Amino acid sequence: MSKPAMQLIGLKKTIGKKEIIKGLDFNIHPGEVFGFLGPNGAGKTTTIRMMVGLMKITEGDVIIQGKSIKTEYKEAIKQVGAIVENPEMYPFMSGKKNLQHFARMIPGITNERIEEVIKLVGLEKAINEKAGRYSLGMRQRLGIAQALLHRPSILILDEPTNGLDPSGIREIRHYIRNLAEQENVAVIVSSHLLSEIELMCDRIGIIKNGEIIAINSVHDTTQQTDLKEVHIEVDPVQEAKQHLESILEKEVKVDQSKVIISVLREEIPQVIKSLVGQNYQVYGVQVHRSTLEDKFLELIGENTIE
Ligand SMILES: Nc1ncnc2c1ncn2[C@@H]1O[C@H](COP(=O)(O)OP(=O)(O)OP(=O)(O)O)[C@@H](O)[C@H]1O
Repeated sequence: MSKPAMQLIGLKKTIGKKEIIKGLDFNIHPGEVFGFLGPNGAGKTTTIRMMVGLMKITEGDVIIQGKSIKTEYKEAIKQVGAIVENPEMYPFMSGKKNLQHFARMIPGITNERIEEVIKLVGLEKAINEKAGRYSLGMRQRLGIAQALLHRPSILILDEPTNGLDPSGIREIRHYIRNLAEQENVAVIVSSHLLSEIELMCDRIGIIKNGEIIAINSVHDTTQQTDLKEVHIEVDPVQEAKQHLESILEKEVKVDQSKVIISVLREEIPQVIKSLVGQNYQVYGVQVHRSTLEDKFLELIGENTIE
């Protein structure tokens, strides 16, 4: 596996007596989109602020391309592009003028690089319009272009989908995936809504109360979402449970007069046939989709995350 673009090592933050971040350890790799997911107040912004040197680290470290943000700040931060608060824009200037303005503050940014970042975020058509006329999604993309000017190897976006409509989210998703794939940039996106980031991420780390409680590869978990939760009203229910456990070779739950199983869609007819074949009385079958969202809610142990 490639050398990590960023490493979090026992990262902690204490404010007053409160331990807000309780020791985070994980790596992010070049070309990967990493989702940092958690309910409001979980500690995402605090972690991101430490990653980019905006907040002092209480204990542990953040290593960016081998350089410590604590002891080699200048070298480390060169590798980072970030939008932590709303991107600063001059509304009366065109998108391009905004980029040129920011480029002047960074040594060595050429006009070619400006054109390149405009293409990377798909703003070619609108780049000469005033930024004040941009939609929220376009403003976000201009912010990303700005963060990419100095060719960072890691891009950190705090809640980039916040407030965007579905088409805005789709566009951001498309350009973020492009960046990771074409430029080999490692991207970290934070969010409190799984549905907004699951399609753009390779892995998702779930944070709750300042701790990582799970890191899932989205590709694996998406396969699991093909599993359906099936509720079957059947009599006698306890015997049916035992029968299903023996054929499915896994535990089957019972809820009053129903058994609840988790199977692939194509397995459902077999299961029903088997029950009927064994003379169980089947009164009804309901199929529920088990989504990653359910899994997320289960993991964070709440019914609602907003
Ligand atoms: N300066 C501070 N002093 C005391 N507590 C703080 C301070 N900053 C943040 N916190 C607390 O730390 C916890 C984590 O906050 P943080 O903003 O990092 O969460 P978050 O996951 O980014 O949530 P959100 O999406 O709401 O910003 C919260 O409980 C918050 O109240």
